[in-house]
Amino acid sequence: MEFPFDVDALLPERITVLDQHLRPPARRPGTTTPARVDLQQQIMTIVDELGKASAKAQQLPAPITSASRMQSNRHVMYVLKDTSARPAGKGAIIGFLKVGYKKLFVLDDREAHNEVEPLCILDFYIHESFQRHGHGRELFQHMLQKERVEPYQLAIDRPSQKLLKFLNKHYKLETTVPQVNNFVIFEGFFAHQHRPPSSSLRATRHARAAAVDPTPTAPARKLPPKRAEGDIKPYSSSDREFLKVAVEPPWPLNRAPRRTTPPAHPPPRSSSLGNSPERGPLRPFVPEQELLRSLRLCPPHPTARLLLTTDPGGSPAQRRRTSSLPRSDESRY
Ligand SMILES: CC(=O)SCCNC(=O)CCNC(=O)[C@H](O)C(C)(C)COP(=O)(O)OP(=O)(O)OC[C@H]1O[C@@H](n2cnc3c(N)ncnc32)[C@H](O)[C@@H]1OP(=O)(O)O
Repeated sequence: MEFPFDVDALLPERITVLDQHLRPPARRPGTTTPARVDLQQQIMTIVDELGKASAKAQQLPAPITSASRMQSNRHVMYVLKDTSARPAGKGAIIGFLKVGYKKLFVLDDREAHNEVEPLCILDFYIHESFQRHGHGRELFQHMLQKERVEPYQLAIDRPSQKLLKFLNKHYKLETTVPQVNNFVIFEGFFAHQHRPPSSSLRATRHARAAAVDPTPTAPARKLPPKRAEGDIKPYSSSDREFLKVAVEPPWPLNRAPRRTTPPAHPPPRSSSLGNSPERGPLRPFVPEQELLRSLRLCPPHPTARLLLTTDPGGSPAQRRRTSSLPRSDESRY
């Protein structure tokens, strides 16, 4: 992925780690330094463009990674650049991996609920022209080392088939522990403890907690006693949850089509079983006929009534549509 600015100078390392501050890394000595605000704008452009490309590759209705979402969450993005592109131009970006700690309720193999806070794989993308060349693995390995976490300790937010194959090939992750949310966890998740590294996302919080409680952080701990209402957080919410809102049109467009017979295929289960969950829009749009029927239930706005009386034919497109309606329906206007 190329950009109209010098990516190579902006990101001196092959892999750059970005957090919510989206700070431009220190530049190589000798390189001219534009205003810091311009550099941050360039970082934001890269994050936005990567997010869009990833959403397109996963057929998501909207990006789940953007500069603004990075700034409002405590996520970390590992960005891989193409070091071979330098002589030809301004460098290029190969892909990225976004991770973050999330509080989740997960089921163990006895179907007991466990409150955990694992590192989650939230978004992962390698540019189409670079896929299956080992770049995904390079990025993933770097993240594992930096976060000091083992692959089986991770929770994956709605993995694609490609990612499931990737995890199976490189890390032998195959057997999943079935869940009722969108996260996938693998066998071994509950068997090992994970202490985050001092430089990781949770470092400060963990250090503070360790001073009080010397027991090591476990990836899974049993549910605590019931807490006060105010304490309860929306656990297990996938980073992709907001897409539901993004695709939901306002009333009456959000009315699901009435069905007389059950659908030929049941809707995909929003579970964490081994099969890849549906990644398209979560609710179908109403068909045009249904929409028109809904709109006709509303009394027309005075201006619309005026237009209808002064222009009996309407536009050619309108004429085409209304002429297909049954006469009785048309007469209601
Ligand atoms: C939580 C989430 O982020 S889910 C979304 C994951 N992202 C996507 O699906 C976006 C599109 N895909 C991609 O960007 C990439 O394919 C990634 C990130 C999944 C993997 O990156 P790559 O650089 O291709 O991986 P890398 O080269 O290290 O490993 C290749 C292995 O990944 C898996 N893989 C990669 N592409 C494919 C594919 N098109 N079909 C099936 N398996 C694939 C295979 O196991 C492959 O091994 P193989 O070529 O021997 O079959």
